[in-house]
Amino acid sequence: MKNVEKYSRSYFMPPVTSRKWMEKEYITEAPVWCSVDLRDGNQALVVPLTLEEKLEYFQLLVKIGFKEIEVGFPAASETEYTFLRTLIEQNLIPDDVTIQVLTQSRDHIIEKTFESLKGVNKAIVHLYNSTSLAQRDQVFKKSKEEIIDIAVSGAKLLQKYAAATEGNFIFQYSPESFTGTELDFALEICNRVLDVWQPAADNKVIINLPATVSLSMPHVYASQIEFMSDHLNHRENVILSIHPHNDRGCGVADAELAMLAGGQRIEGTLFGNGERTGNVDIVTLALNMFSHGVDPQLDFENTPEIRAVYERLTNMRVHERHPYAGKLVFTAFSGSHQDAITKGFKWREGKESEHWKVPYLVIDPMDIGREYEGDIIRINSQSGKGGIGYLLEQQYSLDLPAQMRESFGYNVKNVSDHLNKELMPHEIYDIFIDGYVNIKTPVAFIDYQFTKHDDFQTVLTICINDEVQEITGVGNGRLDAISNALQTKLGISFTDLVYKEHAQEIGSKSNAVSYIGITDINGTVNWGCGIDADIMNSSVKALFSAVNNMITSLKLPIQMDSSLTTK
Ligand SMILES: CC(=O)SCCNC(=O)CCNC(=O)[C@H](O)C(C)(C)COP(=O)(O)OP(=O)(O)OC[C@H]1O[C@@H](n2cnc3c(N)ncnc32)[C@H](O)[C@@H]1OP(=O)(O)O
Ligand SMILES: CC(C)C(=O)C(=O)O
Ligand SMILES: [Mg+2]
Repeated sequence: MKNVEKYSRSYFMPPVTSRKWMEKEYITEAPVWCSVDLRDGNQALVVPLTLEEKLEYFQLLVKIGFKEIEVGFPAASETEYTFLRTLIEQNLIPDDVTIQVLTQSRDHIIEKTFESLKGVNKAIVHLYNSTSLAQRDQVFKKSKEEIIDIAVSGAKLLQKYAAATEGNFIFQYSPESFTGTELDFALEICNRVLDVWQPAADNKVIINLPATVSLSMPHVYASQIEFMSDHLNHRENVILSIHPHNDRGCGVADAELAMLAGGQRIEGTLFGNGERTGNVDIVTLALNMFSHGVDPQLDFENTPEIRAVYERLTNMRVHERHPYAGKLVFTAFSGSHQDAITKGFKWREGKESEHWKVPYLVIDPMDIGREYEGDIIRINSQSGKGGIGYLLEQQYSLDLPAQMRESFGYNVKNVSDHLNKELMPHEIYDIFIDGYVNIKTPVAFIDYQFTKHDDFQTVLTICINDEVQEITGVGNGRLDAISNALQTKLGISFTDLVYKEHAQEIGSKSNAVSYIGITDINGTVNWGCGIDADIMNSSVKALFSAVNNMITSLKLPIQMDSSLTTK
């Protein structure tokens, strides 16, 4: 590409790296989750949330189970200020939830922040200033020591205003733009703030290391976090927090590796909303843990509802391919995937206590409020017999014989291919009913009678071209007698009867369903299905359907035997 020479890596590796995080295989327990939806998400919306919308969003976050929620930057705007006051004055903050507010390191802003917190029971006050080389040079035009002064003076101001305000306050410091900061400097500024705050076991402090702009691959961020975790003063009394953004599409990977590297707390948003490409997506992070059998301590058992509220309030859309929450992420269109999933479901029957291992489905969609119907198997021209058969079975209680599934599968595929569209379950059902069930042309079944001596003898009443006829046949069984009557009297021939039957329960109705396959003179199997309250009738109707399909596909002239009697 043109202009590539314009760019170079602008992050810093730690002076020493131990990469202990590489030895760890997975995350063993949930971090402390802090939602920053109401700040980061809100400040990045085209139209920021109204007071009422913020209240509804706050309640959603509480319901999901967040115990720490950043409610905004109260000194920044009237809405944010009023929102915080409303939460406090209307007593809307549950006892087990700590709210968090953000402030720059400036006296009047800190003062206003504490003013907005009056009457709060407990709050995290989050102080930040930018520390990166780029911001020091271009924005603040200050030396390292002057930047440290901003942080240290802010840290002292937090102590001063906290002492003068009733309530319990937890302090948090972020070296904003950490990922563009030399690591020894990031460490120094955090330690200088910690030395002011003197954290203790009963007064822990949060150090938050944001990937304000993500600049490196995730393993670099992990090494940066590990370096800080290993070298921070008062480490045992510091809660190490991480705050990834998604500029390189690595927000989740950054967070996961950073947790292995010592991160104990995550700041992020639902569905990764937030500035530019967004913050780290907490839904994905939490459900990634869940898929490893680790309880994320957040309730995403109804993701469709959470997604709906989120979309309505933010006016943003959760992408169809979004992990776990996207509309299409559990859906298999392609034949081999559908086949494997349906076999996986069958395999699990009776083994529900075993760990989830269904191919292609990372977790059981039902666990997060998704539905099998309409969510998992959808049919288009890429689909195969497995998925199509599965849909008929699940939604219409029609369990086709394996060979018939194949033939019907190709039939459905062709229809979808020619229409160039997805087929809904009811359309697939209609194709099945129209093509295979109780087919009456050219030969309609009307009635039968049997007598049994050594063999079965039948007198079969049929109708061809509006003419009702009686024909007779003999066979080992009833169906055999009917089959022989049709072949000898209509001048057609077929072999190898494939037969299957089952009961069909739909609502309060119960029917018998029979499937019959007959092989014609070219070796092709022709299929038919009969559905009737009576099992013998369903078998006979299935045979007539198969025979009719064979006559139609071979364009056979029906030769009436001279011995036919007209009724
Ligand atoms: C990565 C993040 O998400 S950071 C958080 C971003 N969120 C927000 O900024 C919330 C919305 N912000 C606002 O509404 C406004 O910025 C306010 C009300 C907070 C402050 O507004 P203003 O006083 O008009 O100033 P503004 O934000 O432009 O600040 C610029 C000045 O503050 C200084 N400054 C910026 N950030 C900080 C900081 N964290 N600590 C101390 N000083 C800071 C700048 O160096 C600049 O100084 P200068 O006047 O000497 O040039
Ligand atoms: C305020 C800080 C923590 C922030 O949001 C960021 O750096 O992304
Ligand atoms: Mg941020």
